[in-house]
Order: sequence, then structure tokens, then C-alpha cells
Amino acid sequence: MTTGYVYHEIFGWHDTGTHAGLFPSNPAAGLQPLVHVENAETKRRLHELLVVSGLADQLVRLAPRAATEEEILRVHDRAHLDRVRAESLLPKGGDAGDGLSPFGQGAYEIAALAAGGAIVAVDAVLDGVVDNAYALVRPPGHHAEPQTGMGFCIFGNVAVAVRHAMAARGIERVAVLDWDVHHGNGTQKAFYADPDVLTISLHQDDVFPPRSGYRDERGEGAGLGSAVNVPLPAGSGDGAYLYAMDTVVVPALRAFEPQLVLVASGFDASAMDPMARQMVTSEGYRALTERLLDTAADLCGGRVVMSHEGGYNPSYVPFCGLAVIEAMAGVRTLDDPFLPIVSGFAGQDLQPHQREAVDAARSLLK
Ligand SMILES: O=C(CCC1CCCC1)NO
Ligand SMILES: [Zn+2]
Repeated sequence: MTTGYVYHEIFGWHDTGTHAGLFPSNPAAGLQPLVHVENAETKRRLHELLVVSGLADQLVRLAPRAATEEEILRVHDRAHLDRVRAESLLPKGGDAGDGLSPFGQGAYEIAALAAGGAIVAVDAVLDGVVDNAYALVRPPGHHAEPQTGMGFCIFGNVAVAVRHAMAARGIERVAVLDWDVHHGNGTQKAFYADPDVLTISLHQDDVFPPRSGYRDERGEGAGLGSAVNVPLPAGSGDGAYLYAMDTVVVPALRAFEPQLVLVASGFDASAMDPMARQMVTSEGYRALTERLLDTAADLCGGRVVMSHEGGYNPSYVPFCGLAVIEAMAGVRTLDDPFLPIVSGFAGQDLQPHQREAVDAARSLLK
């Protein structure tokens, strides 16, 4: 398989500041300065592992381009775009819209490059330059809604790429699988009434955004049934995620018959992530990817594009990302040194309450 790879060092220059958004430094309250949890390090280390492992040499490097205003406005309101661009001109930047997502000067251009990076990956797959592609972009996008950024996301990178595939490339049916541990609310909202875009989100139940991603969020109007949510209990590991993949995601994709599949690929469901409480291992992510690629091979010539979202452990995200991109390229390089530890955690296999949660989601499939 030929796999495209989008990355640019400037993604590491997106400045999210020295406080965690939620807890700005406040000496009187005992809050010391803290590098924002969404920082460059984790993505940079994934990129460097791809290079050092030799996998990067087996990928087709794709240069990102900036998404145009027109492309961003297919998803977002003019007011949101203009506000981000205006605050991005300020020496101390601004915030994506929820007060938790600070950005520095120049953030507009970097966020436009992230969305454009997802577009470039889609074009390379649709043009047959590569079979599939991974866009290691930053800032992430899946929480950004049409009117506002949210949860460290400025523009909906995946949503912008979906709209590009449909409006500019004539694709009629697109499926989005979001396996970031947090609900893909932004992507869901962009297409909630659209029967031609299937959004599927696997996420830890009720973590972020608060009270979002419940099973009964299934779409509206003509889009009813085109949103699928699989909230998983805290502690869900490889067994639960693969059961959800096999019994909900794959059947939903087969019923929808997409012409293109995008993945909002976050690694914060991993066993070592600070921002949630799941237990997925690198081999779990590899297996999820292999199942998705097998399904996409049957449905849409294997056309799969992944766009990077969350994932905050700088030691483990690199090995999770390596496993996914190895599966996409059909090669193996370095073993995950953490695997013996995390795969040994009790509860990696499917637990009864996790089976119940997945079965409840499956019962709502149309
Ligand atoms: O990884 C993320 C960011 C989640 C955080 C945003 C504010 C608190 C939790 N979203 O996918
Ligand atoms: Zn996340």
C-alpha cells in the first residue's frame, strides 16, 4: 500500500501558551505556570519516531497548503473565521472561543494549514497518488463547531476536508470515524442534518464536551440516523474498542456504503493518556486500523484519510501513531516497548458492562 503523510514543522509553532487554559498560572492560588496540555511535543515526537523508525522513508510525503476562506466557510460562520483572524493578528493572540483554547499570534495561518493539510490528504487519495493518508496536523479540529472553536480546536479540519471532497471533488457519501477519546461534537454538528455524511464517534462516556455524545444523538431531519455515538465506560480497553468496531462501526459503514472514509484520529484513549481513563494499546489501534482498512477495501477502494486530533502522553502517542501508520502502509518497524506493561493491565478484555454499552448503541443503528 502507498500511504501519504502530511506534516509541517510549523504545526509545532502553534502557541497554546503556558497555562492549561482551564488553570491559568495564579501564584496566590498555588497554580504554577504549566505548559498547555495541547502542546507541540507529542506531535513532534510522533513525527520523529516515524523518521527514526525508517517508516517515514516508506511514506509519500505530502506538503500541506492553507485552506482558503471559501473552504473554511463551507463549515464555519464568517463571524468565527473573522474573529480568529483578528485575534491572531494580536501580539498575545486570543482564544478559539471557549476560553480553554488559547492561541498565539499567527494562529489563523497555522489552523488554516491544518485544515488544508487534511484537504491535501483527501486530494492525494482521490487522485490515486496514494492509497490512504495520515495528516499529522495541529491544532486539532473535531470539537470546533460552525460558530466557535472549542476544546483546543480552531477549525474543523476533518469537516472542512469532508466538505471539500463533496463540493470540489464530487464525492457523494462520506463517513467519518472519530476514535479520539472525546466526543466528536464539532464534526457531528456540521453534518447533523446531512444524510450523505455518516459520523461515528467512539468516546469515553461524558468526558468532553460535557453532556455530549449520548447514544440518542442520532441526527435530525433528513440526517436522522446519520450520526452514531458509542459512549464507552471509563476503563475500556482493546476488547471494548474492538467489540465496538466489529459490532457497530463496521456494520454502520457497510450499510452506508461511503465513497471515502475519514478518521478523526486521536490517541487520548490510550492506556497512558492524562486526559481520559481508557486503556487502548498500540496493538489495539493497529487492529482498529486493520479492520477499518479491510472494510474500506470492500466499500470504497480502501480510500481512508486520517487527520490527527488529541493524544497527550509524549511517550506513548508516538507508538500508537506508529502502529496506525504502519498498518496503513502495510509494514512493521519498531516494537512498542510499553506494550508488555499496558497489555497486561487487568480489564483489557471486553467486560460485561462494556458489552452492554456497545450493544445499546448497536440497537439504535438504522
Ligand atoms: O483532546 C481533546 C481536548 C479535551 C480537553 C478540552 C478541555 C478539557 C478536555 N479533545 O479531543
Ligand atoms: Zn481528545
